[in-house]
Amino acid sequence: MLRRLILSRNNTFINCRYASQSMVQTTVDEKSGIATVTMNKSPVNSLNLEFLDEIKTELNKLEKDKVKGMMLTSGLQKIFSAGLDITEFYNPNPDRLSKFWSTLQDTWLTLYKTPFPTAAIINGHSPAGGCLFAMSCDYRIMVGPKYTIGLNETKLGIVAPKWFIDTMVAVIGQRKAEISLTTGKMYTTDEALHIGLIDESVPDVNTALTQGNLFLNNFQRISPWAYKMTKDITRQSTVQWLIDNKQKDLDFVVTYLQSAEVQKSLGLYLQSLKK
Ligand SMILES: CCCCCCCCCCC/C=C/C(=O)SCCNC(=O)CCNC(=O)[C@H](O)C(C)(C)COP(=O)(O)OP(=O)(O)OC[C@H]1O[C@@H](n2cnc3c(N)ncnc32)[C@H](O)[C@@H]1OP(=O)(O)O
Repeated sequence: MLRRLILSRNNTFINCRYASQSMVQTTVDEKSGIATVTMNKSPVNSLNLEFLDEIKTELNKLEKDKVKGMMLTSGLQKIFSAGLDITEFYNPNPDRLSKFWSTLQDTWLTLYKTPFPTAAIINGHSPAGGCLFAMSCDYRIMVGPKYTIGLNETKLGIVAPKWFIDTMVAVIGQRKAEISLTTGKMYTTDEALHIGLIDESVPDVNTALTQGNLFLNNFQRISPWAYKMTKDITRQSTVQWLIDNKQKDLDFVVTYLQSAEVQKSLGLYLQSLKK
């Protein structure tokens, strides 16, 4: 791992951590202590085992470094994240599939429980797992109007796990989540703002980053302990369910994903993507 100081747009030094061939780049503004984590896995930031592992490792590092906040964004032109890498569960190797799913569980727990405030800068399409990661941040700013966001699992012929569903319910409420999930609806930026799936819609990435910094800087005036306790209490039931049911969730998903019916749906969906 290499480190270097670079000068930011507002002339403060940024501590930049990068590794060769890294899929995740992080800069930390030395003045504000706010980190920007950029997902950079071409072509669509699909979340495979290695990518998830890198994201989890990075979040743990930020916690250790006691950053004051984090913005999660994408380095790709028009995609925040295409969600889980479908090739991890189409014709899967069962051992790798287990490893993949438990890494997803752990990465999500790490992101959902961060002791520092987080903002998703959604600068591109954000289906399924991409939407899950955005919803797991404390605040969402989406660059409009061209992109879409939502949990579209039913469109793939699969079912979003309970903790995906609970995360969405926590953001938009039971009724809207039920409609969104059953229909697999992908919302435009305006629609997402209207139902509360995102908090702000902005015209460009620079404005999104400025607004993200503004949101995170609010917490300079809040006790970190009070922040963390409040977040833990608010998110407790969703987090605790997964902690208590990790193995059950894993066993179920591994079996379910390998069933002939699900494999057939996934094959057709992948084919449609290639077209
Ligand atoms: C009772 C309880 C039961 C619980 C059971 C649980 C079961 C498990 C649940 C699993 C939950 C799943 C969550 C997910 O996240 S699934 C992934 C969903 N994602 C999508 O549907 C997105 C699909 N992609 C797109 O819509 C577009 O690609 C996108 C808008 C993101 C970008 O469009 P663009 O035109 O720019 O790019 P292309 O479509 O040409 O794509 C480029 C190449 O990338 C490949 N691709 C795209 N998305 C994925 C993906 N998610 N995984 C793997 N590969 C992907 C695409 O095929 C192209 O490949 P080629 O270049 O080879 O053609």
